[in-house]
Amino acid sequence: MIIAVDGPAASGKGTIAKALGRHYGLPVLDTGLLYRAVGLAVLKTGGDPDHEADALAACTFKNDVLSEPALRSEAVGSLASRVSIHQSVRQALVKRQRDFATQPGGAILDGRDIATVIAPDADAKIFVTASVHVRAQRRYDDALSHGGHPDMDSLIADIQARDTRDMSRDHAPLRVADGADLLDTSNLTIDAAVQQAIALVDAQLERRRQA
Ligand SMILES: Nc1ncnc2c1ncn2[C@@H]1O[C@H](COP(=O)(O)OP(=O)(O)OP(=O)(O)O)[C@@H](O)[C@H]1O
Ligand SMILES: Nc1ccn([C@@H]2O[C@H](COP(=O)(O)O)[C@@H](O)[C@H]2O)c(=O)n1
Repeated sequence: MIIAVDGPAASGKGTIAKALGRHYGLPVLDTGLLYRAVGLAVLKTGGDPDHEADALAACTFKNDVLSEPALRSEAVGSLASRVSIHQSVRQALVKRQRDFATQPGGAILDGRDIATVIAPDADAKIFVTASVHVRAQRRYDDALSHGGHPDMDSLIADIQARDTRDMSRDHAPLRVADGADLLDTSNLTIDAAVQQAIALVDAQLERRRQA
């Protein structure tokens, strides 16, 4: 069974994907980390994230990079969004994602193009969203709890810039896939969002069984 979870930055898709993983006993891949790894590698080598050849050269990272705490920063998230517009970069990361998705027993992947490009035949597809202000507030709370000094206005600007870039790029833009259910977490606690996600997945699985 493959479950695709897509949505914009800080919508809560990673939290939901992990909870679904525990509920259904499936491994989870946060595909944003792959793009973050490329962004970080470009930064470390002094390359230009907007230059396709520089970004493509950074796609040869090893999987152990994916646990580096440096990947989690807003700055690296922004670099990830810049390298992710290049078609060749996206292509270079497809195999890792499809291999994960098609492993025996099934898998859950969260990202921006899971239900549209990576696994369009996924058994269940959820598009998680939330308002820009709620998402920025989540980033703000995260940063505060890690001893940071976040600035709300720049978090809002960063999320808006990322949304615009992710939704308007030519290749695999962020959009709700055919057959995906929308889950707006703006006014939901984590527990409520997870319960709703499980109910949506169960209903999609049941519809497939009956089809
Ligand atoms: N429904 C919710 N209510 C309150 N906080 C939430 C909710 N869902 C997630 N959060 C919190 O918001 C933050 C971002 O969530 P998460 O990492 O799941 O988002 P994401 O969409 O995977 O982000 P990104 O892909 O941009 O890294 C986390 O601190 C998480 O605990
Ligand atoms: N399937 C994906 C996943 C991510 N991206 C790009 O990476 C950026 C960082 O992603 P996070 O989920 O870690 O915030 C994101 O803004 C996208 O530009 C992608 O293109 N496809």
